[in-house]
Amino acid sequence: MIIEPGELLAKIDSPADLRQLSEDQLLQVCQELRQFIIDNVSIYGGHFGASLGVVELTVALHYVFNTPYDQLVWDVGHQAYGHKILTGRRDAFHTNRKLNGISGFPKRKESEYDTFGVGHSSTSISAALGMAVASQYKQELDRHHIAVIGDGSMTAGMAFEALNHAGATDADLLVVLNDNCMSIDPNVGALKEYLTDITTSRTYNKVRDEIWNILGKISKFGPNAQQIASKVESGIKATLLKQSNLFESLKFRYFGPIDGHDVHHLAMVLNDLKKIPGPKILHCVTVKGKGFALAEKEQTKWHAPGLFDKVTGEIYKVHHTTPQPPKYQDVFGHTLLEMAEQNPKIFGVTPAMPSGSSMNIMMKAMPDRALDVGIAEQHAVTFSAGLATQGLVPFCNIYSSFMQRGYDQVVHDVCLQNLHVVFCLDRAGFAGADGQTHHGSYDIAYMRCIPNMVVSSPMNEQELRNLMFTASQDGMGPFTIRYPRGEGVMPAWRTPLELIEVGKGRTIQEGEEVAVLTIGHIGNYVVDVCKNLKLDGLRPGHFDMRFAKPLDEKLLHHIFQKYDKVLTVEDGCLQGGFGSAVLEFMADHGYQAQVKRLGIPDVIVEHGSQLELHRLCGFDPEGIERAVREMMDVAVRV
Ligand SMILES: Cc1ncc(C[n+]2csc(CCOP(=O)(O)OP(=O)(O)O)c2C)c(N)n1
Ligand SMILES: CC(=O)[C@@H](O)[C@H](O)COP(=O)(O)O
Ligand SMILES: [Mg+2]
Repeated sequence: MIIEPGELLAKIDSPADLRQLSEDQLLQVCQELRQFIIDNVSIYGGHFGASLGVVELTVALHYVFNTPYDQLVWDVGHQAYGHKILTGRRDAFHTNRKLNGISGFPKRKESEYDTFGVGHSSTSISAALGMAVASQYKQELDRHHIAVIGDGSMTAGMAFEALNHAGATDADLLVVLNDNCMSIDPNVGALKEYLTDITTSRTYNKVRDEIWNILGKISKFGPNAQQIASKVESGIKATLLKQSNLFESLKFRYFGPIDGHDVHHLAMVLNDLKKIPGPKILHCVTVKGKGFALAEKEQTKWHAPGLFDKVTGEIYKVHHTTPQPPKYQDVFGHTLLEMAEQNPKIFGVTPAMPSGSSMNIMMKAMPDRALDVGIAEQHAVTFSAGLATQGLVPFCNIYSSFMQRGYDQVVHDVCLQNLHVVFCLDRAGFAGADGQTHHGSYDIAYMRCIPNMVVSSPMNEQELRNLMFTASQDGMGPFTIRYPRGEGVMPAWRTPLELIEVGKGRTIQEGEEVAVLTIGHIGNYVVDVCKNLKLDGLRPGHFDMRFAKPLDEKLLHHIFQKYDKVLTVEDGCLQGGFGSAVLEFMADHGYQAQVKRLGIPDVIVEHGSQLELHRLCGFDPEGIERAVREMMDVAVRV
């Protein structure tokens, strides 16, 4: 079903069309845009609250600035649906996040209005500054550069690195801080307190508009007058705010806070800011989920709610008559709490993903021992290392793709010092609809090359619990446990906690001719494949290796001695991954066998459902069965 846009929105094929409208019509554009997002996301899914919260900002930015010549960079990009709809993708919006459809995040190859590919947070200020400095170099002095960043994304080190750099330049950079007091979960940290302090300082707010008016008038008298005005403004701000202004201290001109839902005021302010040179920040206060009452009320739930009834607000759930397997993240969350109740050394650390990782289970029960440190993966890793130096056992849970940001910390702060930090990498393998920025493709490769690191992956809930239990034992060092987005396979998952010998694989079935070696949840596909093959009297061996490092060498010797053909299957990159480790073992020990590896090839894989992407890469059940049959030289059944 294609959603019909409202009357004005239907005529906006690009921001140039928007700019033809009178300012009086902007309110209607905002209403129609908001409705179009609600209509589409309710039936096609995707991120929700964040885009609703920036409708007015999106309209005002494209109305005032000459995009795409003026360069607009969205941070994370989960809030950029309105931007996509106004920039030529209205009629394709129903394909959002679907296989071969448009991406859920800005992407350079999708549109000239998407100035920078995003998905991971806190990159916008750096990228926009790079563009601004390039414009200066190219003498494009009329070009504006705008980074729109949320208060959550502002908590990351990268954002501060960029502010620090930008403040020492005279680049034309406008940072729009979209402050809604939320990350996915409620935002955390001292910066949040600081922003609230500015937002609620009554005295400051009272005189703010007057300062603004004076500045507007003075700036007409040239650069010197501006300098004087700027000093006056800073002085007043510093005395009126409890602390001196953080952004002003970093040599940004700070404006705001203003109501980010007043499109007319926004347009006016942005127009004024266009005339002010150098780095400046506009602090906008918005409500995540604005315009959809339930989303305003329960902002975490409506960050990305899944499909829902837009009238009743009911979020659709599939109802089952039999018990279903839990999500891996929930097994993690409950198991961590269960272990922490027994072991006082255990701590939980999450960089801004309490709900997504289910760390919130322990945070609720033990608020002092499970901590959200903000969108700060690098800090989360080194903070965990610090805990470990004191004999604690931190479970640092980071989505596989976000862990890429903390890599030096894993090497330098954890592995070189052989510290006992347990990394639980959720969303390992294909993330699905979030696409290329979120796939957890590389972790086996990037973790297994570091000395001291153990790399493991459970095939089911019981293995996840046992690996967590094993990893928590005294005497362990750095330990990675990777598992995918979604459900496992065991409805009755609360099995007793048991130790697993580190580096020990598991024989699922012995067979003939072909040995299939799997790591992690993807092994369940092979279980199904083996059942299918059995119908034709075919019986490959199947081994759940569990560890990519250390490898189960005893089991591998057995496999290479018994089988001529080896198939490896992993939901991870082929370059340097689990299959590569098996090939290294084969070469190092002088075995000769026909080896085929299935996994994520050396290309960027876009968005789609996890199964669609497995199929695309040839390691869905059919692809695996085909590979086994080819290796056995047996025709594929039709
Ligand atoms: C490096 C990184 N870590 C974590 C995430 C997951 N994530 C996506 S949006 C988000 C919250 C962002 O908060 P904010 O910037 O304030 O935007 P809002 O959703 O409030 O509009 C988080 C934690 C991410 N995309 N990138
Ligand atoms: C934009 C972003 O990075 C998150 O919202 C991410 O989409 C969450 O992914 P999950 O839905 O897998 O928790
Ligand atoms: Mg926010």
